[in-house]
Amino acid sequence: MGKIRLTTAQALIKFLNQQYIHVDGEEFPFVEGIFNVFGHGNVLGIGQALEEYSGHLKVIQGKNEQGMAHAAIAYSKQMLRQKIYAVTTSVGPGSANLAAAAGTALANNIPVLFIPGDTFATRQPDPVLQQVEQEYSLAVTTNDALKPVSRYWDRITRPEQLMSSLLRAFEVMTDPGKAGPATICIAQDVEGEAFDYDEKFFEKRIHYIDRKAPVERELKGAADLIRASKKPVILVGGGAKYSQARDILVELSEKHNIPLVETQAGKATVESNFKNNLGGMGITGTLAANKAARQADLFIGIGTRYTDFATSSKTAFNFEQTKFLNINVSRMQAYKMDAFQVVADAKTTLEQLAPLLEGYESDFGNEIAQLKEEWTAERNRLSQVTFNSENFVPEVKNHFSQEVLNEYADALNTELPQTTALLAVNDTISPDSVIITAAGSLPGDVQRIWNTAEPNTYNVEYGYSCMGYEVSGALGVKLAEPTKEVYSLVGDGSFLMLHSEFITSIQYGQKINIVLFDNSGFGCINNLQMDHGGGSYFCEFRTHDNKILTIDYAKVAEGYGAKTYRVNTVEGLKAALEDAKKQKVSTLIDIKVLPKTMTDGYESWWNVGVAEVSNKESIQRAAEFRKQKLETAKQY
Ligand SMILES: Cc1ncc(C[n+]2csc(CCOP(=O)(O)OP(=O)(O)O)c2C)c(N)n1
Ligand SMILES: O=C1C[C@@H](O)[C@H](O)[C@@H](O)C1=O
Ligand SMILES: [Mg+2]
Repeated sequence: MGKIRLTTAQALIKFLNQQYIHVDGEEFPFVEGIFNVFGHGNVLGIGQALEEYSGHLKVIQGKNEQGMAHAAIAYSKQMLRQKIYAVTTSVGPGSANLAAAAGTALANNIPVLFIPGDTFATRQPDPVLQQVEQEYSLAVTTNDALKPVSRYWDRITRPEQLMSSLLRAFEVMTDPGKAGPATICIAQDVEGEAFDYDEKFFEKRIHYIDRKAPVERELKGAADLIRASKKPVILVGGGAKYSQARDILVELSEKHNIPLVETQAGKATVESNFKNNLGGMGITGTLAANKAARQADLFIGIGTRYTDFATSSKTAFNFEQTKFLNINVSRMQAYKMDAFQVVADAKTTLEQLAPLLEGYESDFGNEIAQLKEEWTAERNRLSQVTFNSENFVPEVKNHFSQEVLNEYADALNTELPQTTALLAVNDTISPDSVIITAAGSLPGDVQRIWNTAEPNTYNVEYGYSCMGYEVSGALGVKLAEPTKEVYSLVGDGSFLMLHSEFITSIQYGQKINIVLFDNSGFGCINNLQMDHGGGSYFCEFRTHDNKILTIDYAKVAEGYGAKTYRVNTVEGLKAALEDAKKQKVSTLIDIKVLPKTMTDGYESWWNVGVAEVSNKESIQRAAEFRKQKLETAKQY
């Protein structure tokens, strides 16, 4: 057999160039490119290999490891997990910076390849710069911290180990039931070490994503359950989106009059204006979806993990009457809620179920249309909220006095409520634009009131809800959707935490639009503490002398070379959005919004830890309320 002498890093890059994916009859390269931040842990190995031969890989210099990893995750998510970017980092702090992003990929089941450098395999120069030392083991390095947040993890200390490790990593990343981050840590000396690799290892390799079909028992069981139910409700999860099940979902929903409700990951599988789509369900759900779920006698979870946000901490259903049917490629997920399990691809299963449901119709009658109409009216109200300085009642009530609200209006020089601003954005940008968000109050708002006009225009990461994904991830979405406008909807807190790849977007001419909602604080956490009887404690951004902190974010972005806008009215916002569409360079719209004007309520509940001991009566009441609420919740 032919041999080829390469360094470990060169072998890695050669291999990445030869991995293809086969989905629904189409075949294309799986690895689109590689993000890098070079340091001594990777520049002389992987850096050298890329400089000599990068093949078809697009090589992009990141600015922060977490940021560039978020960009890679958002890319993969937007490509419906059919294409990835790899991410190479240096050793020590460079790889430690990957941890939050790896958690993001894992919680959201997003395939991505992380390649952090590792300390010396020979240990000759130990401890090297950036090496941590444990007395109990010399084998522990910073990279061990990535184990709990990786779907597959390995350390390469000999060049030949790379071969079996890469095969495992690609098997994991291309399996829809297991997809997640694969982390291959390569000792920095080994990256440069030579080995005579079998040439065969570098031949074109195709990874097949075949749609797993349900077995007859599963199909029959599912059909029997649906036929026996009067009020079935379908929860559209991320798995339905990745399986591209839109058409069959619409067909079944229409034919059998079954309402659709959505998780964050599932939203924009089916467009919002589909007549039976009642929108987001759960803690940040719509009243329509939450009311439908409560009536369900059969709940059909398609590609969902049933997180607390989707199920209102397992209080969203009437557990006395609701049965569950889960369709999921992951057996682990299919087992949840003691459901009848169909462990198979969503689209294939629904297509095969269709003929078995002929003649069936739910008892919902006209009720779905009524629920949708009521919610549309509510959404309309939220688009027209206006502030006044005398008796303004914000969406989040009884937290701030009129005096404090006026203080914000003065300090931020705005009277703009968040819902009014958000819906003005929804109305103004073109319908095929993609939005991205992750943390703070905006994900809740968009799950409730953002109308998705087209499938796959909603890239919201709410599995890990990792601050920082919003802006850096927008670069990844743009790489996936080069012809579309991409809008990052981000709070001031998230923007401050991480926006490193905004600069990378400008550097590489990948235009993104940052729509920054500045309410000068960690608004949603402030709501959370005050909703549970606490005071306003360290969640507002206030100075040492208790003044509201004001930041000119437009000026910050100007410094990076972005086109910027300062906005404090709806008219100003619409004008800025129109002008931003014409720009070639990345833009930032700095919108000053009033606190407490995000959406709230709609018959949902969140089980969060509340102090059971406090001198405050309001906290004692919150703890008591939680106890009562838990009586109605499913225990597991
Ligand atoms: C990396 C990370 N750290 C902390 C949190 C907890 N957290 C969630 S939202 C939030 C505040 C967000 O503030 P901002 O972005 O301004 O949004 P707002 O709620 O004000 O709309 C915090 C600290 C998180 N989700 N992610
Ligand atoms: O703790 C949190 C509260 C949620 O409201 C928020 O959206 C999320 O980002 C979070 O981490
Ligand atoms: Mg904020």
